[in-house]
Amino acid sequence: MDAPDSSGDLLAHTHRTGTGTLRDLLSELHGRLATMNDGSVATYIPELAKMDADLFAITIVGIDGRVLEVGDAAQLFSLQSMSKPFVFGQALEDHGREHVLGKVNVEPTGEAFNSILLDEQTNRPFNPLVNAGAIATADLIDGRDFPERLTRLLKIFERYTGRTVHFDNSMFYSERATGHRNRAIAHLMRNFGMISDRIDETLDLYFQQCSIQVNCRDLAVMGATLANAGVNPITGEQAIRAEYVKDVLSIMFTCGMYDSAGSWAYGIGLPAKSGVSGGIIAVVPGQFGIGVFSPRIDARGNSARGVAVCRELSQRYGLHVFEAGFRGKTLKEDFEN
Ligand SMILES: NC(=O)CC[C@H](N)C(=O)O
Repeated sequence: MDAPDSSGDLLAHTHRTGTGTLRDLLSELHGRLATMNDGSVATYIPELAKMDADLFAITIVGIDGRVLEVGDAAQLFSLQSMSKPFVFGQALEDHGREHVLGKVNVEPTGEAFNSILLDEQTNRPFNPLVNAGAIATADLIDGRDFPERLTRLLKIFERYTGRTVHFDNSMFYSERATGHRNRAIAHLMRNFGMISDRIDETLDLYFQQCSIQVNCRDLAVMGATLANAGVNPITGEQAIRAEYVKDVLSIMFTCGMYDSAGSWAYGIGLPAKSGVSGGIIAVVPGQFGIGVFSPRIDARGNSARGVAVCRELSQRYGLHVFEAGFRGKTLKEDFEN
């Protein structure tokens, strides 16, 4: 899919960094992993299959708003499941923890992203990052009518990216026409009283949030906003109230990578979220947002090169959130040079 460069407005406010070590490291990593062709472009949503499999970008954004990027960082693609944590955050702001947690649990499933399982005791979806939980949180996006709900949904992502966002209509229709499994999940949840009667509207909102167009830089800015107590480091806007940032990061840490969430937390150790379009948003709390885009995904729906990039950066710079014995040069030191 050819997409125009959307970056102009954002870049006007950013200041790029890096002529030194980190840029060299990212270029080397990008060049090396560009030859790794594991995984394949998702085809179960027909529109996704049109993406060029070889696209590849890495962006790091600091909480000071500086941007370092390599590769196809301005290429647009759909947000897919990377939208889910941010909608969960909005649901918390609108309804508070107690209400939201009454509709969706915060337990990792160990199951695939499109798992149809609900918690047998409470009938809640397991967490807000599997499709079931994301549909339940989309249902919680309020508004007087559908257009207002959609406007509020888009506004979430405008605060996090710092620019006007649109959804890709072809992607939306493609998902809507083929999303029988998501439709079945929604009806099952309606049966258990977990979502309201406006099932078709809520599914449309869910398909629309998945169809929002972003680029790799947006992913890193969204991650940096979560790293920065909810304040977008480029615009200075509060995208989410600081008190809910830990809710969002906790579920990203435990559930963000689906059935590889455990090995991700163990080996890479960063809150993160993947999408079937091939993006990954990773957060180094208090420091950086990392965005990677490469559409070849593994059997679990995570970008194969994206996982490899995050693993190398985490190991090289000791980024694991529980790292205690790291003695090397930090990412912050290399970012600043
Ligand atoms: N893992 C994903 O990115 C899945 C999102 C996709 N829109 C779906 O509902 O199937």
